[in-house]
Amino acid sequence: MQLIEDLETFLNTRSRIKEDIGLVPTMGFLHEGHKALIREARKDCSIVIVTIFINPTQFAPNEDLDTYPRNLPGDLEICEQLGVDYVFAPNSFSVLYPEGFCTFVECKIGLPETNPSSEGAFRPHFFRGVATVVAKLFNIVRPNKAYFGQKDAQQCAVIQRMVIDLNQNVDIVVVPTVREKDGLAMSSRNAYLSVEEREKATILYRMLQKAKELYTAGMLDVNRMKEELENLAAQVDGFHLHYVSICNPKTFKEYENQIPSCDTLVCVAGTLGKARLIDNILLN
Ligand SMILES: Nc1ncnc2c1ncn2[C@@H]1O[C@H](COP(=O)(O)OP(=O)(O)OP(=O)(O)O)[C@@H](O)[C@H]1O
Ligand SMILES: CC(C)(CO)[C@@H](O)C(=O)[O-]
Ligand code: BAL
Repeated sequence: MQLIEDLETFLNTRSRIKEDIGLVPTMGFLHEGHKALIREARKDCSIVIVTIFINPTQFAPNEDLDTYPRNLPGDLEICEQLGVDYVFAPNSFSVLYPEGFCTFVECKIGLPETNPSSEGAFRPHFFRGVATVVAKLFNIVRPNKAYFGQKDAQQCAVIQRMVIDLNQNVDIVVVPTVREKDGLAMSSRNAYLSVEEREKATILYRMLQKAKELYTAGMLDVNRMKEELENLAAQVDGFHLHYVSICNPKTFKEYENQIPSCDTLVCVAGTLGKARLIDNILLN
């Protein structure tokens, strides 16, 4: 496995690769969720490239860019064990954002106009940063396939739309969410949780299970379902619910009245202490 930290070396190396490439973009601090993405890529592709880059353009000034968990030596060990061929981990922000950088990619999926309770609405800067850096990584790496986690459902929808709209020749593979035994979705930011908060963090999964239960019992009223889930969240001291959204998994447009018979995604997000957590479930 080779670690590459600058653009010139990466581009030189890339120009010599003729086999098919699977790309796994990450922000590091790798866990079982990331490992599932890497394993899928390893199964499908001759060459696996993992990128590790904490992308500043997707963080708002009040967010955790400076404190985001990091562990490059640990990440390299995991990549080595999983048979990754190259890790591209730019050693400064300027590798991807040189002075004068001012071109961004903006996708309109799930912006507040169509979904006032979504990641796009709560983190208005976010998908512009994500789409921009992923487009850059696609241009630099030129992968055949790229792997993303279902945990970040709206991110998957944005990237799937972006490759269509910008004619990027990359197959997007969405990998199911990997969970802890008690249902909590694995996430680098789980590292922020205290022991007490960690116990409470199952609330997101419990809300999603409740949604499934209510739907199976015949509840089709969007607002009643939201209310039930919000009531459950309110029982957990210290959990600040940001939203419950019941929407289309591709367009992220919110359903307003009735849950349709297919294409229904329930997304939840909230904070516990310093950790902002998200999760989702497909109802039908
Ligand atoms: N539990 C998980 N199951 C499957 N994929 C995951 C999981 N957690 C993260 N991923 C995916 O791994 C990729 C890299 O994500 P990232 O490095 O931001 O980790 P993260 O755990 O999502 O971090 P954060 O705590 O910032 O949300 C993304 O495509 C993301 O969806
Ligand atoms: C896709 C990504 C690596 C872009 O920075 C990031 O948003 C993530 O880790 O999910
Ligand atoms: N996995 C999403 C990255 C972020 O929240 O910034």
